[in-house]
Amino acid sequence: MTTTDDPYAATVPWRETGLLSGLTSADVHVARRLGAIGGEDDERVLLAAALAVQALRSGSVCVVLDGTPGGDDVVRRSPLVADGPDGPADRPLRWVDGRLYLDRYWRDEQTVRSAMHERLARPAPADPVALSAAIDRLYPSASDEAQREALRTAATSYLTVLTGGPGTGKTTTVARLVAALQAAAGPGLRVALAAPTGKAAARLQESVNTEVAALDGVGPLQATTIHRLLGRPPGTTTRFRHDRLRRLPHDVVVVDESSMVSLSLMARLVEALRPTARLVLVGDPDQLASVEAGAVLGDLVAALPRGVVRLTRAHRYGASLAALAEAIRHGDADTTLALLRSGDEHRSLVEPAADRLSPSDLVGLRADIEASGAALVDAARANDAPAALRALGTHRLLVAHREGPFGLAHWAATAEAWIGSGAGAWPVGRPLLVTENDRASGLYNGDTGVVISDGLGGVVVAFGEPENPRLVRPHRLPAVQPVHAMTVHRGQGSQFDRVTLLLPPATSPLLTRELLYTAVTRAREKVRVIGTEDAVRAAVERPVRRASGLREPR
Ligand SMILES: Nc1ncnc2c1ncn2[C@@H]1O[C@H](COP(=O)(O)OP(=O)(O)OP(=O)(O)O)[C@@H](O)[C@H]1O
Repeated sequence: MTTTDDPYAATVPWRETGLLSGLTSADVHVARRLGAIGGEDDERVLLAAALAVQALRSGSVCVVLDGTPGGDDVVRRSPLVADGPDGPADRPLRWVDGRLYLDRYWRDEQTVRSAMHERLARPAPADPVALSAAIDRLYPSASDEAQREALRTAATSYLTVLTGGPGTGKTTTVARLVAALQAAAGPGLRVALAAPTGKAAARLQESVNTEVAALDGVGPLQATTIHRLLGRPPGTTTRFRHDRLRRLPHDVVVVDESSMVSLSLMARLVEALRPTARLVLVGDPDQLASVEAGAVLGDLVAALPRGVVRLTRAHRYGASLAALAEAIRHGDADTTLALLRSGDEHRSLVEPAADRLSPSDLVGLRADIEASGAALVDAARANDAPAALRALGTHRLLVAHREGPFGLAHWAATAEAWIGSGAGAWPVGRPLLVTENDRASGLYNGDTGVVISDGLGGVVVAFGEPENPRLVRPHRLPAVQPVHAMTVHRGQGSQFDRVTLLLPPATSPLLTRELLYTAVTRAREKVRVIGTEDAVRAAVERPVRRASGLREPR
């Protein structure tokens, strides 16, 4: 059976008339099953239920139902629906202030909401004299007040949300924050560093340890994924080893790249923390949110009365790119276009005449891909892993879609054709993307590497940082694929000297402010956007608003 024959395929419209027509069959199917089990056949309630399921697929935690044909009272009185926070606990759906949830998500939201408020309600004990002394020692020049404030907040609060754009010093601050907490708490402080993906955890560990190596009294720290921190007992898929009954032993838990953490995972994490553990959430809320439902970091930044520290001074980021990122962040399409068109060496806009690209639109992109491809092959042939890994970071083509004329498959093939694929199964100079986590080789989904000559007639694949390459034989690799281009989602958490972003037409639903911001902030030196004015405007002017109740009072 092909996907399109599958009557429950999410993309196939259910052949329905009446209120449920127009929704996808998977959503309608779930709603009809809920109705059959719960004894509800009112189409207006089933429509509301289908909308709640559909909302989850687009990243929202609930659906806001003001004015939809479901009708408030009909939905609230349904045997499928718990009405209000105090409604029965055994219904599949819950209605709270015009928002309709699948009940499980409402419970997760309540868990996160109450955990965060409880954390802020109690001051954390900190010796003020030891703390100030530690901060003065870590920041002798008093130059970055926001970073100092982050240390004070982490010491005196059980919840700290540390945000900022790229290069504003979030990782540096995490390292100093751990040092300050250790200085104030004395030895034996149990610190966990975690991130939503293995790749982000590896990056966090590396940067924090580089930083702590320069500080007195802090040993090397391990970072892990949130899933691994919570622990999965063998053979289970739904429960974690650490939960509200078997709490994590740590005194401090720092989570990096928190914008990628879903509501459900955040709920499991906060449940598993001891009330006296300090939680530090680090991330950039303007980036693309988690693949699963929720935008917890953004919601917390908007809703919390205190505990949030935003770093704004870019230390490793040109003013030119920072201005562009700010214009996008503020939703200012005119300034974004003006900055992109201004002809500065750090930013450019290639504007195709229509939604079809002509060869002249691709001259610069092709030159960059050919140059980085040639540098990869030269370094790879010379068995020079550091140079090959540097070449891998010089340029990256980012796209929004997977399929179609603006999609990953087409552009990866185009780039490969421009470079010319080498001979054999493992052509020397080929850039590779790891697509699964693999403990044995220590490689993570999202890691990138280059096939290089081993100098003895064979090949190895180089991974990691240029200063510290890791070499893996091809037969030891987990699943990999060539990486001549990447989706913006994939690029999250990585940076490149130059980035080319290929925008789809303005009508694409994937064009959002977060997509553009995330792509632009992947560039260290230069960003080139290929897209029409309409596409740029559509992106800047369309922030993703994932519906949730975390910003609301209850
Ligand atoms: N207070 C400071 N004074 C001077 N340099 C700083 C300061 N804080 C950070 N830096 C430098 O700025 C650079 C970026 O810092 P860092 O990697 O911590 O930022 P980040 O926000 O974690 O970036 P990213 O989001 O890209 O991971 C580093 O080279 C760091 O040494």
